[in-house]
Amino acid sequence: MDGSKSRLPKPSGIRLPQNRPKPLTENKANVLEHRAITTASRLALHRRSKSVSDLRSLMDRPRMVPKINSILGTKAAAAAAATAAVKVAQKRKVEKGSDEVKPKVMKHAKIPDWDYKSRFNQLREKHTVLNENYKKQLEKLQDVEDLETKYEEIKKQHETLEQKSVILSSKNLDLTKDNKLFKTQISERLKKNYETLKQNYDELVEQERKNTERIEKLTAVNEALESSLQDLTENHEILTMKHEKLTAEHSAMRADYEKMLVDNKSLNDDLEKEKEKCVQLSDHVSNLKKDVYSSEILRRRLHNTVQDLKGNIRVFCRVRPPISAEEEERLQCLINYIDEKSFEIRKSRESVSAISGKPNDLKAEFALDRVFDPNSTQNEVFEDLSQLVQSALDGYDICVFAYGQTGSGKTYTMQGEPGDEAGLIPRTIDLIFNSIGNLQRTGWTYDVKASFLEIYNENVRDLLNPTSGQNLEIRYNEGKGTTVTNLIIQSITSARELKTWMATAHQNRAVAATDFNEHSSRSHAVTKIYLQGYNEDTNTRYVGSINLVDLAGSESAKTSANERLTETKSINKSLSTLGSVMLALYNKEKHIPYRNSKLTYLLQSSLGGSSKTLMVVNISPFEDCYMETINSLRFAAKVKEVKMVAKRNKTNLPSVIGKT
Ligand SMILES: Nc1ncnc2c1ncn2[C@@H]1O[C@H](COP(=O)(O)OP(=O)(O)OP(=O)(O)O)[C@@H](O)[C@H]1O
Repeated sequence: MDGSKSRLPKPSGIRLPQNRPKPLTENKANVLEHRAITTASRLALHRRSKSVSDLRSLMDRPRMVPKINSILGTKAAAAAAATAAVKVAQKRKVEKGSDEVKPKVMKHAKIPDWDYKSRFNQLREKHTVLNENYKKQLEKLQDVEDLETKYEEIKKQHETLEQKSVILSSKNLDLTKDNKLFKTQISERLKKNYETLKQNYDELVEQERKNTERIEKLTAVNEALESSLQDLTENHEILTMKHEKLTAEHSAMRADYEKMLVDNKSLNDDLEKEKEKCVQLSDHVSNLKKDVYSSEILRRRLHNTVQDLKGNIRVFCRVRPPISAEEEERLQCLINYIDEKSFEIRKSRESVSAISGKPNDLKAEFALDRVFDPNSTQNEVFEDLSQLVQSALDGYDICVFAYGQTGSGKTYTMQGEPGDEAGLIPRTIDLIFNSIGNLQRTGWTYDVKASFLEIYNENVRDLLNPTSGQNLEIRYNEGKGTTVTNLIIQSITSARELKTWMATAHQNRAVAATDFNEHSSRSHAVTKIYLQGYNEDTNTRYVGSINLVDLAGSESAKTSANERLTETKSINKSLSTLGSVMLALYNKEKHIPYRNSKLTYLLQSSLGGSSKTLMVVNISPFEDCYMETINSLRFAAKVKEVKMVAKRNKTNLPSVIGKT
């Protein structure tokens, strides 16, 4: 609805008075109207000149209404007149615009003035006609009045509608604003909803993609599961069959079990009896153990007495065989093995002295503790040492030297080769762990450790840690014996482990040297095994050790090349000091020159009175080695003469392992 107020058209030609009279009742109005018309008629009659048509024309003009009013003298008359005028005007208007038939007034022949009666009748007819017209007009007027009322009502309705329109306009404005706001909000909300929906849509698309992938995977899994289900079904069938078989077996076993229960009962009875016997036997065993222990003590004592009787420094000689066709070609000394301990050695041909012209006496005879000819096996050489290994387990310090010129077989004797050719060191290791196993049965437990070092050019090097660069110093302490600072002393639990460490040491010795054969023949290699035994039953502890020394070649400086002179001097120094020490011990001198070389200082405990020493002097059989052979044998003979009294390191207190 637009804002312009629509107005209803007012009836044209009607001018309503400003102060409208109060509405009259119908009867009163009729009376008044009738009176007005009558008055008007009278007036017309009175003036004579005025006809009804004049009155009509008078009334037709609204401005004449007040005049009529004044004539009538009452407001009611005026109102009636006005109403009549309005009705007339309306009638005229209607007459103008329509073909409505006007009430017909009878036209009469002119009546003479004196004929009042006719005139009266005529007038009465006219009056009757007019009265009818009047009534009709009244009806029409009533209609008009009704129209007015309707107009008022419509106007009121119009105003009400206008007010409503205004309210509605304002509401419309508010609603427009609200609508705009609502539109904006809705738009934003829709936008947000759209974005959310879009996001949801994207997520759903992504979800769908993932779901598709999952479905594909699940389909694959499902297929795999179906196939495994098939397998499982087959397995299940097999298992069911097995289960049935096992159930049958179980039943059979149950029957056996029942039977065994019965047997078990009788066995339990037997067991009780056996237990009683066991207790008796246990007592017997503990008595036997005591006997074994005392026998063990006796055995050890006897064993070591025998060893003492054999001499605490034993010297063996081993002659190596030629090992190649080339060596077979070389001239060999003639060796006459007189018995197990003595032999003669001479050059193959007699030479004549250039000075005296007499034949040189190139024959020499030596008596040592044992002589091994070239056919002797590694096991035969080890046999005697094995007795000393037992002594080491009984708490003695043992020292084994391999002495001899380069190539005479020292390393072969000490290390040997794998298998039957194994030398003294691997055989010693095996024997130690076998003996430990046997001794465990009589209540002994042993703690075994090992160290590996070499002395080269009067420097000590740890073969388990050759690149450490740490200074290894030899220290001697009267109570603890000899120790080497920073030396690795490795704990060992088995023969195999000890051999592995030995191989590592050998490898490290080889890696450090540019020419291993040269290097090994010019350095002393010392393998030391530390043994600590403990018997819990008797609270007895023994601490022993075995030094296994592969000495450098003993050839003299005269036979060495010039460039090797320094090395040879170092070697000679240690070996000649070894000789001096042996001589001093032989002469029972007060001062023994152990400190004159690293080797003798290191082996002080072993060379001194408290150790059992075995020296294997290796000699080459070749004639060109004769002089070196004789020197070695002379040194061996001197050593053999040294007498020592070995002491056992027995203690009931924990001992310090690691002393050298
Ligand atoms: N009794 C033996 N039976 C068989 N072969 C031996 C025997 N003794 C030594 N040999 C062999 O002789 C060679 C030299 O021996 P070996 O290397 O042990 O001498 P070495 O005295 O240790 O020498 P070096 O001082 O240079 O170390 C080696 O090939 C070794 O296998």
